[in-house]
Amino acid sequence: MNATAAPLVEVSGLTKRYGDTLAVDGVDLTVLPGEVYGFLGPNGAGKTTTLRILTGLICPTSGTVRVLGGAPGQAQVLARTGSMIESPAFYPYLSGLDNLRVLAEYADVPRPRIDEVLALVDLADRARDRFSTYSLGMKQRLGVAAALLKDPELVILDEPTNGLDPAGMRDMRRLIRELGADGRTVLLSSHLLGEVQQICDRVGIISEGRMVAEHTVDELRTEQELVIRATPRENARSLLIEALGAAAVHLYDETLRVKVAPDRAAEVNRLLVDAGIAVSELHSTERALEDVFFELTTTTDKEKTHAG
Ligand SMILES: Nc1ncnc2c1ncn2[C@@H]1O[C@H](COP(=O)(O)OP(=O)(O)OP(=O)(O)O)[C@@H](O)[C@H]1O
Repeated sequence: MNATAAPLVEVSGLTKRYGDTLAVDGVDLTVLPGEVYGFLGPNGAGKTTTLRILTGLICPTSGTVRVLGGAPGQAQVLARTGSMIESPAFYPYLSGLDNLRVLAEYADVPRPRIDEVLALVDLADRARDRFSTYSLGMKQRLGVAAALLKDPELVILDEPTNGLDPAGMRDMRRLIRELGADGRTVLLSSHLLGEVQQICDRVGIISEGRMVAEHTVDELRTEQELVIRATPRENARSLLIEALGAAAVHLYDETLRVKVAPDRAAEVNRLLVDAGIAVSELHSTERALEDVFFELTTTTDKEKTHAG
């Protein structure tokens, strides 16, 4: 990722209204060159609407949007962008290869590039089979192959793992990571926290049309905790509070959770054992993105309640 270079995607104050529904409500979003950016939110949060605007499929109600330095939908922007928005449409009676040939012809893409993208998405062996015989995972991978035909700088993928079985998800995630490692900029949407955690550099969290946070994945889960099972628990708790402060110690599901760096685990263990406390479990854990998401979205709800 290149934090100093101009962003490839710059969105500011974006809104989209469908009748009474405010699908996107003042979204700000920046995607930097070379990063894999995850646009994370539950169903109906406004992800697809935003991505449709970025690819020029629909117009925003208000706000400014720059993609690769131009307006979405401009010919020179489209030429440098590859996208898969919702399920890709292909001719069912044609092979994967022939479907790509049709698209390549239309986009003026040289033939050898078709073989390259088929290899990239691991479909070379099945390229001559009819599209209708493909598994959902293969259909999605062909969608990504189509998005890559023009060798785009920016790849926009809407819920690329949606509906896939675990193996299909794993293949798709690996493919996206490879695209990122190759220096390509990827913007993808997902409703799966674990997924963005695995494949993205940064994540923007959207809830009810509003961006609630934009962070690196690491920033979102930097806080680490020790999980401790000890008897007698109350004695352990008092001792830890005395040593580390009340704010660092809390009870959760019969275990004590202690906010200290993992390299202090041995020291904490010794403290308890020396006081005659039996420690049956002690390990470090990272705060799950689920918790962070819950915290961020409930804060927003509270703010909204106060504002209203
Ligand atoms: N063409 C449309 N006409 C009317 N309402 C729409 C339209 N498209 C989307 N919406 C509404 O806008 C809101 C945001 O939808 P959007 O599809 O962008 O969310 P999403 O985060 O992509 O969710 P999903 O993963 O379910 O597609 C929803 O309330 C949806 O019902």
